[in-house]
Amino acid sequence: MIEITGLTKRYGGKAAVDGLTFTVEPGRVTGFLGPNGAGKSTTMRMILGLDRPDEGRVRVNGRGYVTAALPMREVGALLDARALHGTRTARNHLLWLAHAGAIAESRVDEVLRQVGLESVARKRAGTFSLGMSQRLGIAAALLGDPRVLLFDEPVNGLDPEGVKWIRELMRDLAGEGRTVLVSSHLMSEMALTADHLVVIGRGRLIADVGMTEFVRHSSGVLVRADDPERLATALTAAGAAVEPEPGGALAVSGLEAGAIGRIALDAAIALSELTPRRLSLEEAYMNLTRDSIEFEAGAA
Ligand SMILES: Nc1ncnc2c1ncn2[C@@H]1O[C@H](COP(=O)(O)OP(=O)(O)OP(=O)(O)O)[C@@H](O)[C@H]1O
Repeated sequence: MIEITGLTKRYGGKAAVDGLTFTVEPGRVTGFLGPNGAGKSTTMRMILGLDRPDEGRVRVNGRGYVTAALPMREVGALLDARALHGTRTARNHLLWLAHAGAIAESRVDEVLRQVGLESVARKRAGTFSLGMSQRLGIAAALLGDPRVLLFDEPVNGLDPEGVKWIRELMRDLAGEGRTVLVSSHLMSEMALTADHLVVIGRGRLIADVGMTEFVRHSSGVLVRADDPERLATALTAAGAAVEPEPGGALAVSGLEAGAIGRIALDAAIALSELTPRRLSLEEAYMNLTRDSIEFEAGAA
């Protein structure tokens, strides 16, 4: 489990991470989403003790990661797949890490097999494609058989087969009861992988929500009524979320069209439109993060 409380990191005068609080539970894949520059990598570096928070704290399995006696057995991480000595072979790179982390050499061949790099184990890592480097980075993360795993944008540069492989690996790792946090700036990637979503923008928490709930909230009903204000009050009282739309319509989520129709009937409000609509997950995510996009293409 990873517990993050009031985490803040400033560079110059600017907060890259701003009062973040959330928990990453074991046994499920948690997608860590946010637009470019949202603060995902900075948060991951602080979880690993590679950056020091200005405020707040991180606890991994109940304690500060930097205080762990054998950190590679506690947490495995893929931050930057290219961050390795290109002149070492894949196997020697992992052997070197195993020695540094007091991990049995036999694990090296096990993880090479697990990530499908056995046949190139004696090739120099510097000659690897990005996809192969990602696999080697994942092998390094798995080396200590840790209970907690962090992957920063692991599918960048992978072909569809590699993407599918990573997705299945993460699901398997979570299925074994491990804590898995994986960052991405694309909702489409997370839709098939994550059980839970933590969404941030400009360093702040935007949503901490189960995937099923996120999907439920991304669908809604468009309603036009002769008395939208009174209908909005009645629907809100029934537990729906109601947002005004341009032209006097209401966007309603949390209630099915049939239930909305009955509430309108009971309140003697005439409806001129009742249209169920379903946003794609990508659209729902864009709506959530619209206000926190740092760099946006100007309108043509
Ligand atoms: N070492 C640093 N020095 C100064 N600013 C930094 C440093 N590291 C990160 N930042 C700034 O902090 C903010 C958050 O960056 P971070 O890399 O954590 O975002 P991210 O969500 O991982 O983005 P991306 O998806 O682009 O990798 C950005 O505005 C970035 O420019």
